[in-house]
Order: sequence, then C-alpha cells, then structure tokens
Amino acid sequence: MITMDNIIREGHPTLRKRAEKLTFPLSEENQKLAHDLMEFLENSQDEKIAEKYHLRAGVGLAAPQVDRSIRMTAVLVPGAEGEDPIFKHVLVNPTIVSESVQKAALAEGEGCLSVDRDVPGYVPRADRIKLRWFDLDGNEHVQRLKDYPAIVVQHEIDHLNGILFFDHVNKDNPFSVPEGTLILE
Ligand SMILES: O=CN(O)C[C@@H](CC1CCCC1)C(=O)N1NCCC[C@H]1C(=O)Nc1ccccn1
Ligand code: NI
Repeated sequence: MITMDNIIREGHPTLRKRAEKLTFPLSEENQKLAHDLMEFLENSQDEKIAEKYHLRAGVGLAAPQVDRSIRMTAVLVPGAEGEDPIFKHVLVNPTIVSESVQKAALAEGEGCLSVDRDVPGYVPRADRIKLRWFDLDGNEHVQRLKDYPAIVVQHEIDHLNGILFFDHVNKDNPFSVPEGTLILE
C-alpha cells in the first residue's frame, strides 16, 4: 500500500518533469499502480485507516507524486456522508478538451501532499472544464466538470506537467485574482 513515505516532496526533480503518455494495454505494473493510487485516497479518507497509517486525507494523487513519471492520476471527490463519491476515477492520459474563460479559486487556497508548507493565496483555475481521459481498459471517456471537482482535476493534471499549485499564486498579491473569478467556499 502507498503511505506518506512513498510520496515525494517539493524539491524532488520528478515533480517538475512532464510525465510520459501511456499506451494500452497497460503493463501489470501500471495496473497495480492505478489500484494503489486509488487505494491510497480511499484509505486516506477513512479516519481509522488514516490514523493508523498516518495518512494525510487527499482527494487526488498523481503518479509523479510517488515518483512514477507517467500520465496517470487517481481522483476521489467524496459525496456527502454515506453518499456516493461525486467523482471517482483513475484517469489515464487525461486532457482538458476545453475550459471556461471564467475562473474559480478555492476560498481556502490549495495545498498539496507533496508540499510540506502552507502557501497562502488564491489559485485561479478554469471554473468549468471538458475532460477527456482513458480508463484502465483503454476506453475513452469525456465529461464536463465544474467548481470543486474541476479544480481537483486541474490540480492533478498540473502534476503530470510538472506544475505545482503555488505556481499559479500571484507573487505580488497572493489574494488577487483575475476579474470575475469565482471564489469557491
Ligand atoms: O495532487 C494531489 N494532492 O496534492 C492532494 C491534494 C489535492 C487537492 C488540493 C486542492 C485541490 C486538489 C489534497 O487532497 N489535499 N491537499 C493538501 C492537504 C489537504 C488535501 C485535501 O484537500 N484533502 C481533502 C479535501 C476534501 C476532502 C478530503 N480530503
Ligand atoms: Ni498535489
């Protein structure tokens, strides 16, 4: 199982690399990685398991964060207590087909399991995206996402391109955002 010890931190060169596209069929190794990435998110969102293994709760984990420079990320956006997740997929070779001009930013700012420091400030991202990805069997999917799920997916796809959330924070005024940016509570 993946634990925090497997997650590389800011300063590790892999976090700044462009990850390699995958071809199908996926290798056994990459099929196992897909499972392990999603398992980490499930474990991290289970209070008992997270406490037992000292896991930071996460809604996304990209392969580069465990030092595997390939275009694969797991996303697990939970629904309300006892409800189905809002978005639960392992995305292979994800692409943003189109995105809204309108931006959105999380009111709390962002963090990252690979960044062991707080970086205050808004992270402006597209509020709505049209996402295209492949599942583990190589089937293509296309889905429109908005608000929080869209923010999460953009944070993860950034990892596949060597981008970290604080790259988007305005250096002069971290809490300034482009005109019309939605601040998501
Ligand atoms: O690349 C992936 N990462 O770095 C894990 C990040 C991804 C999110 C950060 C902002 C958008 C995507 C992550 O999940 N976090 N960032 C650091 C600590 C908090 C944690 C988090 O937001 N946890 C959470 C939120 C709601 C419900 C359950 N858990
Ligand atoms: Ni991250």
